[in-house]
Amino acid sequence: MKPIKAGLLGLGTVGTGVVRIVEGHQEDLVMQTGSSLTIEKILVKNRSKERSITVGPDKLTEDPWEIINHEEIDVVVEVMGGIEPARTYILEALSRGKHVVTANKDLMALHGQEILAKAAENGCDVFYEASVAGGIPIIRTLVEGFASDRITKIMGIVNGTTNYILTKMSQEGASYEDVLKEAQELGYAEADPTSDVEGLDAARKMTILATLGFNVNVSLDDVSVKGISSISKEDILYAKKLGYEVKLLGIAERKDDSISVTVQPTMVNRSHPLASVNGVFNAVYVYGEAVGETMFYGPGAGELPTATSIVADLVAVAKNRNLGVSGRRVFTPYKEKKLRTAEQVDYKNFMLLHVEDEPGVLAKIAKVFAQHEVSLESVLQQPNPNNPKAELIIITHDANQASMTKVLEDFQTLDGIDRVQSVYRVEG
Ligand SMILES: NC(=O)C1=CN([C@@H]2O[C@H](COP(=O)(O)OP(=O)(O)OC[C@H]3O[C@@H](n4cnc5c(N)ncnc54)[C@H](OP(=O)(O)O)[C@@H]3O)[C@@H](O)[C@H]2O)C=CC1
Ligand SMILES: N[C@@H](CC=O)C(=O)O
Ligand code: NA
Repeated sequence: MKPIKAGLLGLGTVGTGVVRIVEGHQEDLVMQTGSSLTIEKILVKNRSKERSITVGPDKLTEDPWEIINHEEIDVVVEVMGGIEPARTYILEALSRGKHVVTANKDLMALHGQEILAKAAENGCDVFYEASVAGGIPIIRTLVEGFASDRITKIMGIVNGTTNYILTKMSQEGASYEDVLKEAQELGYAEADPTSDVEGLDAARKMTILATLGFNVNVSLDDVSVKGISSISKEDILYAKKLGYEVKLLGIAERKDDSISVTVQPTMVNRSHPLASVNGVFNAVYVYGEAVGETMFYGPGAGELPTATSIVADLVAVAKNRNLGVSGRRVFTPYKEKKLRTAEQVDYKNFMLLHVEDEPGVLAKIAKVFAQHEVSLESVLQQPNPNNPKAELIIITHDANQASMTKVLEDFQTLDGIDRVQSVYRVEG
């Protein structure tokens, strides 16, 4: 069979892993596809930068058109990141009949439909397994493995950087800033780590998962997002004491054909499998009406795990080309989008209040919950010798979030409440 020739856009953390795996696993790749896989050219910003792998100097280029216009390149692997110029390069490559493999969730979340349409127009494949949960083959699982089922819930720890930070804060009492720096040095964080810690990276990934899982065209604006930057060590300690772990959880749910997608710090009951997903590991929990509970676990970021997904996509491109079925993998979100806003969703809440330690306060608090029809699962007063106020921990039953907003509004002026320290969604 004809060899498959790839051009790489980017030679950073992920690009370097792709080169290593293509070189290291060549024999198996040939056996699986019937074609050898070669990397012809690699686009970088700076050719003279020192690299951790040896690449022939004639392979590196600073000119993207050397790859996009290259007559022999069959597939362009985009691992440079960002929206532009990556979007333009991908669209130009597709219009020249080149297949595309990308790790770019920013781009797929915002412009996925445009890119997939251009691919269909030109009979090309676009694969993006590495864009969600790095080394976990979750996209293939949703599109192929669950094709026979109706998915009702997807819960994901889909950002490695924040899970690494939360794990180190919980297990070692480490400071937020120190661990973020470590995650950046390990190559887990985005070029601008704000998108990791503020939940945007997870929101982009949840946009992709919800679109594929529910067959609905979910857009990034449909996702309600809160990151981890305001989580205190105290919150994490309280969670632990009560049997929970704090995780940045993406939750996509479908109820009566309307969907909601949220990303927020969540207290996960230690008995739930997502609670023990630590460090840079990711996990995606999928509930299907027929199959019930499933969970997929693995490294969510890092050089070789992410590159594994990219090279698996290259194998898919090679197999399709060799079988003459390129561009036939059609995915069209065929269901009408009916959204429930964050306010319309029901879930359990954890609340930590600092209150006056005097008779009648608890009764007033209970009355506010009752007025807004929020029922309580447990109330606990924690002694804290360093705090003159009483610390009250309340866990609600599933509560409508519009009602919870009203409860919080009333608490702002309620006599006896000093402050609401924190509120978290509770799962498991
Ligand atoms: N890191 C990870 O663990 C994961 C990353 N991803 C995604 O993979 C993609 C790549 O990430 P990562 O490898 O970490 O990124 P890096 O920042 O490590 O690497 C980016 C590479 O692209 C090159 N590059 C960037 N912009 C340009 C440009 N305008 N023109 C030419 N070359 C350019 C850089 O060149 P130079 O080397 O000269 O600076 C560098 O080689 C991103 O979309 C990211 O979100 C997905 C899953 C996991
Ligand atoms: N910055 C991302 C990289 C993978 O997508 C993460 O931390 O998960
Ligand atoms: Na993946």
